[in-house]
Amino acid sequence: MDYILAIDQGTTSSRAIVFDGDMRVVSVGQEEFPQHFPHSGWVEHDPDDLWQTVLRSCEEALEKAEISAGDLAGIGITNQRETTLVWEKATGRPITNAIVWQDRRTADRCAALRGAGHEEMIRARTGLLLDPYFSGTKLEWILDRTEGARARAEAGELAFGTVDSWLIWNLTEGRIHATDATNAARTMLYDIVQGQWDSEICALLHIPMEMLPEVHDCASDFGMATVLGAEVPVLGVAGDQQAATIGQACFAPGMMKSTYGTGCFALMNTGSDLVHSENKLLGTIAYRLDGEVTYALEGSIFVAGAVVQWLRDGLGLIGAAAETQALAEAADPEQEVIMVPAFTGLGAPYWDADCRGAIFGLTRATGPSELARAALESVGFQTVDLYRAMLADWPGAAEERVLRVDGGMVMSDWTMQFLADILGAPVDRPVIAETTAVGAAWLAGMRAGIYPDKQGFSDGWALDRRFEPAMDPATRERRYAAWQDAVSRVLSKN
Ligand SMILES: Nc1ncnc2c1ncn2[C@@H]1O[C@H](COP(=O)(O)OP(=O)(O)O)[C@@H](O)[C@H]1O
Ligand SMILES: O=P(O)(O)OC[C@H](O)CO
Repeated sequence: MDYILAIDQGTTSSRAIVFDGDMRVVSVGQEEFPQHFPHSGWVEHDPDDLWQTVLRSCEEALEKAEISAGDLAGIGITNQRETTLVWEKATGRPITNAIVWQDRRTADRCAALRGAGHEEMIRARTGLLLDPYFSGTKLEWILDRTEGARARAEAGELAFGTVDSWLIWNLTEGRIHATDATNAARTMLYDIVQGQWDSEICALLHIPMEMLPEVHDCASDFGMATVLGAEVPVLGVAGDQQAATIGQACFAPGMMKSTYGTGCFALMNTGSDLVHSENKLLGTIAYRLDGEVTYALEGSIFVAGAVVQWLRDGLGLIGAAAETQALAEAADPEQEVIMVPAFTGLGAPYWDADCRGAIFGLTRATGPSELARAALESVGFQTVDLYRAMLADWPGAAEERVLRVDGGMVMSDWTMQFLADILGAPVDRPVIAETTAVGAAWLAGMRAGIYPDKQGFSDGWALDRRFEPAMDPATRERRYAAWQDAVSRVLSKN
């Protein structure tokens, strides 16, 4: 009974990982699912795909581990955040596809709400900007466009949830409608200071509060999963970036992590302070344990590893992501090519949905090596944008900081060294790269009483390699100024 099953339901695939009593990975089940793009800027998932791929991944992981559900002490769930679902309470049937976090269809609605002067109130209560990224206007859109939906929601017939809620509902066969504080914090409907659904914001968006899930601590009793062959309690839930923050043991104020997958999400623990960013970062809940909220500042970059995918699939410059390392090493040091990968606009701290990418500094001598180096460097420069915004927002972070990194891209030593150089701060890569799943597993295992407490877990965090900054400060400032100049040329407000 001392295994934990972590479910990681991401944007492109679902994964399930079995951890043993020492928090080591025993087995992994994984399945991708289709993305639906019904119109330009729209992104949808079929809710059944999300659930079925999770269920099959769980079965695969258990089979590979040669254990059964009866050997599990608990389940931890972590998930793509903000993605919005509505289903019938009576049948569990979704009334429409899930609207994914990347979906921009409510951009006009957000602009109108901003124009009507609602942004300040929303920022003060939710920590978020008025942006289509979050669930609130997506849910309003579903209720507006699905016949009879609002009346049915008012009658208590429909349930709203982010992906964690949808999975809990299905794991418990419709008995439990719940979420955790980190996922609630991404809906734009939850007051993260008062710790409750906000009736004024719900009224503004015409969202009946009957359809909202109950909000729990991240480590809590979320109900009994009954679909895996034995009863297993769901004991931990956190949004994926918060789970990575936990998995990186960023438990002290000022500690920060950055996850480099398709995009990049940086979170800094700000303790019991909700920091209202002056620099267009988000204020959010890092985790809630024993009723106590720890806040974070968050910066989201839309294109990180995706720029490497573009070199491979768009330009055909490389056959595999790892080839960028040798190319970057071979690049001409005299050439300063800068790539701004604003393929879908820029996220924090610019929030410019309309600008597009550009490459600067091309000469006749520019070739694949210089382009590959510029692509990898763009990830470092964007991180500096977030890092400097965080330091400016939170004076508590003024002393020297270390950045803990994870995600597929941190396998690139060259990128991590450049990141340290351009940040002017050490970059720490942990031994266990599965930090998101580890975070979810730890929440559940701690609640089950088989994993150590926060301090013990922190002590177990192990360093694979530290990258120390080696660039001289004058070069760093000159190169960062060149990046800022390049960004200023692509911004649509120019
Ligand atoms: N050695 C490498 N060098 C540079 N980029 C890499 C390397 N290995 C993987 N990547 C990039 O990392 C990303 C995959 O990371 P992952 O954490 O699996 O992403 P996600 O969870 O968003 O799918 C891809 O975009 C890929 O291009
Ligand atoms: O599923 P990921 O890893 O792309 O993460 C998505 C984020 O949670 C969106 O906010």
